[in-house]
Amino acid sequence: MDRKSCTGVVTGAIHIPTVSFGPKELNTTALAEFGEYIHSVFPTVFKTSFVQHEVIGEYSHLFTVQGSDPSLQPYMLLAHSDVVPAPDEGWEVPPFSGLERDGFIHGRGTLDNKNSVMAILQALELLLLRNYIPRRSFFIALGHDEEISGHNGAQKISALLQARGVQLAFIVDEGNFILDGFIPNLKKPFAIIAVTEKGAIDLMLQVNMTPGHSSAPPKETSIGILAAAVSRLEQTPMPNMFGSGLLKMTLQELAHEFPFPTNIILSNLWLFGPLVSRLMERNYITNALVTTTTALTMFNAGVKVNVIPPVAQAIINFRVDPAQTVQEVLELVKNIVADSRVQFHVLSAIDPPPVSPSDHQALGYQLLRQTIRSVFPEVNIVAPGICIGNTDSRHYTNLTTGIYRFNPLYLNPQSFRSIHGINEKISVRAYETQVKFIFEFIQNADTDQEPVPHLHEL
Ligand SMILES: CCCCCCCCCCCCCCCCCC(=O)N[C@@H](Cc1ccccc1)C(=O)O
Ligand SMILES: [Zn+2]
Ligand SMILES: [Zn+2]
Repeated sequence: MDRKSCTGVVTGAIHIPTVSFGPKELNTTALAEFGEYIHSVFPTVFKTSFVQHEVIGEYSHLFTVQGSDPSLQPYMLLAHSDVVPAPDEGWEVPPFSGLERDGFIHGRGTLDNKNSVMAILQALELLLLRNYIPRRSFFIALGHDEEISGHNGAQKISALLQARGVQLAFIVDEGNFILDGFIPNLKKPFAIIAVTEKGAIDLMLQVNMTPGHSSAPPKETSIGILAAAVSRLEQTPMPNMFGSGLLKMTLQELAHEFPFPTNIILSNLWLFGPLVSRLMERNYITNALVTTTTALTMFNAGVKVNVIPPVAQAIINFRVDPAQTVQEVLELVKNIVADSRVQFHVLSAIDPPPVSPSDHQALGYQLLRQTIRSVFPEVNIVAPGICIGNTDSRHYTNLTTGIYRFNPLYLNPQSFRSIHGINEKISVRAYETQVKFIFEFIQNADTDQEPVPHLHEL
């Protein structure tokens, strides 16, 4: 495959608007087209005898790549083909044009997460074209509804594999990146492999009051009561969980990369922990790493200008810190609201998944680390961390204890804001490097323990 067709397959993928709009609103026409598209651009993947392809939940794809050595436990690569909506406003380039300009491919899904879908399949296509036969079996699971919960994609694939008795050595999904420019004073990029992710709660608060004529309003309306309740929640941060462990580990690994005195502060968190945790609260991204976050995302009330509203509803999206549970957060929320007129309806809730191992025996973690060192030799630090978003991998905790969330891409604060925001784009070089990463990763996963030096070169 030449360089042009290498990126051409991504622009074609971005062009198909596989948007997940809401809980049950997906662009099924686009999802079906996407299925045909991957079939047409990766012909070798689909015609190889030891690669089995199944469609699950109508639009998700499960590939089973049968390795030659059944004694090696299989692993799985995850990605998702659906994207969040992208109205044209504010974009430099129309979000579904997939235009390649100035060394970048533009559009919704270029970072989240069609880049991974295409890079995984492209790496496999290239390996198969070179007659590579993997020793270790692996699965590729491409969900179609990650952006609206993964219930029809990831969850069904997970149930199917469980019914087949599959147990996996590890899973690699989207999530963290090689972070660049997120921490003042730290000029060097560092790779964070997320070994857990936050839990999540969608909570609806509702207040019902007797409706009436607005010319003689009661002292309090459903809107006023609800607004006060959600404002109390927004103004009362959840407890800072910095002391609980994982983030401390991440910061200690980063410590020696900082200039004096930050290096000393981060190496002595037993003493400076409270100071560091307070500093982290000041920035909205680092704050998300130390606590359960509260985001007021939807508000609905009122039927007419001159009618006292009978009902007011608000939805709050909490991301639960790995050191807390859904139950603990709900207790705190009830105590903060402290108003019996406010009803609570939990729309969905999931506890944070267990922390995956990152020690020397942790195969998935060590393979990622080894491949990062090889493909990104300029990156000195690879550390375990927390993913602040949720991923399809949360549906697979029944199949393995080793779940790693890592995109082999650089991310800076501006590109972070483009994910679910505007002007999402990936450089051609970054995409090619992602393909190279997966191409090497699959080969590294076939080695018994130590890396072998003579891999196929891209
Ligand atoms: C030690 C200092 C480190 C500095 C930290 C910087 C962290 C920045 C990197 C964060 C990248 C986060 C990307 C998360 C990918 C999540 C994918 C996603 O969007 N998932 C959806 C899933 C979802 C959840 C709930 C309802 C519908 C969909 C999400 O919203 O989380
Ligand atoms: Zn995603
Ligand atoms: Zn997303």
